[in-house]
Amino acid sequence: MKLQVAMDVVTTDAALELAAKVAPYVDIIELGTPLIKAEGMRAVTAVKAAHPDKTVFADLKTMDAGELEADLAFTAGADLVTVLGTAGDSTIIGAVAAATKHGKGVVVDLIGVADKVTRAREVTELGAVFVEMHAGLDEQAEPGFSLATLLNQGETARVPFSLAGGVSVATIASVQRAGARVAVAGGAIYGAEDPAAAAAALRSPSSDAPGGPPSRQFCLNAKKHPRRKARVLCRVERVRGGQPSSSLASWSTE
Ligand SMILES: O=C(CO)[C@H](O)[C@H](O)COP(=O)(O)O
Repeated sequence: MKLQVAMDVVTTDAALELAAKVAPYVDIIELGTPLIKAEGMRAVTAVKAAHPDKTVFADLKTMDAGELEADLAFTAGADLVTVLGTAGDSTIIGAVAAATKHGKGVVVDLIGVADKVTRAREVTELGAVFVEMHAGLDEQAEPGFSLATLLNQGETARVPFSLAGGVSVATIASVQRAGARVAVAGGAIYGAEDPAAAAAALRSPSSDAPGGPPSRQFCLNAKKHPRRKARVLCRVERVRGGQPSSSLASWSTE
């Protein structure tokens, strides 16, 4: 499982400062929607220039003009952009077209989607690299909010997903057990007194970090997996106590 820091700060300087502290512990650096609204695509370019080895994620939350907005962010240096799951299929298809042109990817954010399982499957068919099972900051503040529903929806959908909704040290193990490809943490990192230490603590010992448990890889060719033509798919299974943990398995192109 990869770790994504969500930088919900509002200046490029603050983002660069935070990214410099946490980069050694994260795989994906997200420019939060407020940052992009405040600073524009220049912030994306600045973060990618400072961290060319990291996946830079522009949380555009696009609702319309999918191809145009995604193209702007990819041209600025983003590797992944978000489109809302509540957007029409044509918006998602447009963003995917821009991603294909740039050799990048689209993540569909399911914030506010009532039936996340069904929409997750639909947008994966449209070409999303993964979906984000997401409870936003306002939803997290509502009485009775619990991450459990999101975890269950991720597990049930059986498509690649990230999970965001106030992920913390207390909950990250459950995110991994649910089979998330990426755990997203914002407030737990940028709100900590020591963001680097907070990111290091979230970097689970069983994640992709060196020192994690042993793994074994299985590959299927296109003949054995006819729905995914012309691609070789591989799955890495982490081995715990001599037994592969299937809930940690994820498919990816080799
Ligand atoms: O996209 C977002 C809000 O819409 C946040 O970046 C996302 O929810 C992660 O932050 P946190 O871990 O604080 O929930």
